[in-house]
Amino acid sequence: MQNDLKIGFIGGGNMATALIGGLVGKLTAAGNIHVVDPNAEALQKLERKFGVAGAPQIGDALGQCDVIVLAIKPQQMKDVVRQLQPFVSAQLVLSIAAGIRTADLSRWLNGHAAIVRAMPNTPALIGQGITGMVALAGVSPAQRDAADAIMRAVGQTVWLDDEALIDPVTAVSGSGPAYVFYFIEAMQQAAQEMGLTAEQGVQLAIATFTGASQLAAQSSEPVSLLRERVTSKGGTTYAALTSMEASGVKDAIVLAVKAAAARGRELGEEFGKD
Ligand SMILES: NC(=O)C1=CN([C@@H]2O[C@H](COP(=O)(O)OP(=O)(O)OC[C@H]3O[C@@H](n4cnc5c(N)ncnc54)[C@H](O)[C@@H]3O)[C@@H](O)[C@H]2O)C=CC1
Ligand SMILES: O=C(O)[C@@H]1CCC=N1
Repeated sequence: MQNDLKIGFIGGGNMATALIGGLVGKLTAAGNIHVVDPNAEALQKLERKFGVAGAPQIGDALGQCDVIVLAIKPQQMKDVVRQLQPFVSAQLVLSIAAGIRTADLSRWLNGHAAIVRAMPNTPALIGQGITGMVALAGVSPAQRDAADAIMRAVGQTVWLDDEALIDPVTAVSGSGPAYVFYFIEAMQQAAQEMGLTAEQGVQLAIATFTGASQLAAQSSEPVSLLRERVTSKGGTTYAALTSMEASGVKDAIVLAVKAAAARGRELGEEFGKD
């Protein structure tokens, strides 16, 4: 379903590329997308791949947009958003940065109230992302729909009532693909240490993640029950899970995810000042 939504991106890196890939030709035409990035190579790549227009710096084109997506690093947010401020009037500002709070964005934009904060993840690159989102009260229903449509172009969306929950979302699904890749790497290492080739190890591990995830997604039963069905008493899975419990793997994962959420809050404190 295509419409003529005009979307500006500030930052044309990994996440912007994933989003633009999902949007072009589906939600809006390439000609309606404008990307600002000082990195000429990043801009050229986007221009070549998707036919979108770009500029090295913030300018009038952003004033014409319905939505401005902030896809830069949290560290750059304050300076860039302050440069953006003169070009913002009625647009929806949609930030995907980890940590940065809507109250700080609003202050840097002289009290602008149409702000959505979102946390996507990199499976967005293949249309399999999931995004947690929260809107300030000043976001109109049409703007909320636009934000939802943009993020749904690359996967599922989950709306939150409380902005404090965005840091836990960041920790679970924003950073989560890295934990999955880490687990795949560990399984590949074990496979190789036991005589399989690297290729066989990664093929087995990836297919197992894909199959198990799909099974969990399609099943109406709790994940714990699916786990129990694999685990014959006194069998091989039991040996592995007993070893994991003895090593504190689950506790370590819970701690790690909480560390990511804490870092999100810290980023907000660190780069949300002034
Ligand atoms: N990579 C990930 O898995 C996820 C990242 N995010 C958030 O998305 C944001 C962007 O992350 P990535 O795309 O991974 O980073 P990235 O480093 O790939 O992209 C950032 C882009 O911003 C550009 N840039 C630097 N200064 C700029 C300026 N003054 N004006 C405009 N553009 C400028 C850089 O040249 C670069 O192309 C971050 O805030 C991150 O927290 C959110 C969810 C997942
Ligand atoms: O690591 C980060 O800070 C970003 C946010 C979520 C995924 N990558």
